[in-house]
Amino acid sequence: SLPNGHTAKKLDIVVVGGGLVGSLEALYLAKRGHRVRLYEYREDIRETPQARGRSINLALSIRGRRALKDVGLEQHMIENHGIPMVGRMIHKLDGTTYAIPYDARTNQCIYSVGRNYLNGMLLKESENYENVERYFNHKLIEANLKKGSLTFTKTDTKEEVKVNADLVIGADGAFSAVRKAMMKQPLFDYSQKYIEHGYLELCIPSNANGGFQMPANYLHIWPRGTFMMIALPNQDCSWTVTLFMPFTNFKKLDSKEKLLQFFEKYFPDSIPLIGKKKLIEDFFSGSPSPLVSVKCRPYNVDDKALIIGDAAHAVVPFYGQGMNAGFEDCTLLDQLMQKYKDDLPRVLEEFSDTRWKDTYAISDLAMYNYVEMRDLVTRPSYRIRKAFDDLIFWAFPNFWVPLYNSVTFTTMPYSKCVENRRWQNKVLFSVIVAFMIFTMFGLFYVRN
Ligand SMILES: Cc1cc2nc3c(=O)[nH]c(=O)nc-3n(C[C@H](O)[C@H](O)[C@H](O)COP(=O)(O)OP(=O)(O)OC[C@H]3O[C@@H](n4cnc5c(N)ncnc54)[C@H](O)[C@@H]3O)c2cc1C
Ligand SMILES: COc1ccc2c(c1)CN(c1nc(C(=O)N(C)c3cc(Cl)c(F)cc3C(=O)O)c(Cl)s1)C2
Repeated sequence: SLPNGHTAKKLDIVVVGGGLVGSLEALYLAKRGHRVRLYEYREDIRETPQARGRSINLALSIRGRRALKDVGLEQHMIENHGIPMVGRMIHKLDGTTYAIPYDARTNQCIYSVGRNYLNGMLLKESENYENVERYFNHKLIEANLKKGSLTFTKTDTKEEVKVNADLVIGADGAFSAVRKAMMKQPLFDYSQKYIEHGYLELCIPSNANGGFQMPANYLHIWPRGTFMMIALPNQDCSWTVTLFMPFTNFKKLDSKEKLLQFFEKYFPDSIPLIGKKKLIEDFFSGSPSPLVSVKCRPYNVDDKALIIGDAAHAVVPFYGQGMNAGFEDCTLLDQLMQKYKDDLPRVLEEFSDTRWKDTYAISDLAMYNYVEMRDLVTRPSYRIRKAFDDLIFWAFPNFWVPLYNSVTFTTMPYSKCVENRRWQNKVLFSVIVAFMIFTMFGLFYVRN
């Protein structure tokens, strides 16, 4: 085998899906010297004009940064593109705002990055490897995973293309065709859940002299109980605003007047920022998109196929971890390939056996947040708990890492983050009970 621990055996790998996770995975595999063919349904996003103001963005945190670092792109993304968000900026109904820092102790932050920019960067980087070939406008329609044989149709000419590979990696998103083929395998567990909320993207444009209209280094939230709005900053000083609301509520807003009344009532401070005309245009030009949560396992078929990213674990976005979790899949897969020298049967089996506990955990955490977060940040109990968490975290930083910090600012396995939280809840509960008993005895003693 080669000095750097790579096997002499070079694999012929097909990655289905050239989105964020598929294009990152292609880089990891290329660095290991394998032959990679990346097939993407859509056209090359670097050639499509960026729809103005529709630059959809995402929160990049430590797990995703670690993967970008492995492929040499972290510094570029952090220094040239990502916008640091040091905390949440909560917008109250009366239009006043207050900030809650992510980590007052060490000033850690997360970054807002443009989805298409990041995807384009990953695809561009793959052009530095002559062992990566990119095929756009190719839709996977048939897969015999046991044999590693795939059939694509070219979306422009409709012709069929047959492809064979030693390994097929499905990074084709929440509605994955590779996962669909996997579902025919015996002992394949699968569940999905559409939540009652949909989401719609709006845009807060930059101001007259091209600057930000709101404090730039924050993730802005308008928590309103059963619905909420969230805004992340873009490089062009605009904001991508995402309104999360039950589909039934969206349906009720079926006229300009009703829409404006709704925003006057619930998001008054956002109207001058978005602009009434743009609000009406953007709101009625699209329709709310659904949000699905997918859990499944195992992620492999023998040593022939593997699914990663949203194809393996689509989560609701209420933790900002979907892409970070998919990027973490790629990091862990690479560590296993290094550990077992690309011996696929062992790599894929251990990936499936170990990864599902963590993806199920983050899926449950995101779903819990969905239920809690819309008003969690406004609830006194949340803020008391957070103050308590931050106090103990400050006092014993290596002993008590609050849940949000461990998920977002450490690479602790998601399942371990949840385990910690359970243990912390027990400790907190017993401290409160002890405190109450102590107070009762104290009062009783004083009275007599
Ligand atoms: C509203 C919202 C907000 C979010 N915010 C965040 C955030 O702040 N932070 C975060 O980390 N994550 C966030 N996410 C999650 C994140 O968008 C996903 O986790 C991430 O895009 C998953 O990447 P992926 O490559 O696995 O799948 P996708 O990005 O869906 O890419 C799949 C690719 O496969 C292609 N494809 C699909 N089917 C086929 C086929 N049959 N043949 C060929 N190609 C195919 C698609 O064209 C696509 O390019 C958010 C998601 C939503 C919906
Ligand atoms: C582009 O569309 C979207 C949609 C949702 C999200 C993101 C981008 C990015 N998101 C992040 N969430 C956390 C987090 O840990 N929690 C608990 C939060 C959860 C919610 Cl729902 C929220 F509104 C704030 C926080 C917060 O803490 O700021 C981060 Cl840290 S980043 C959610």
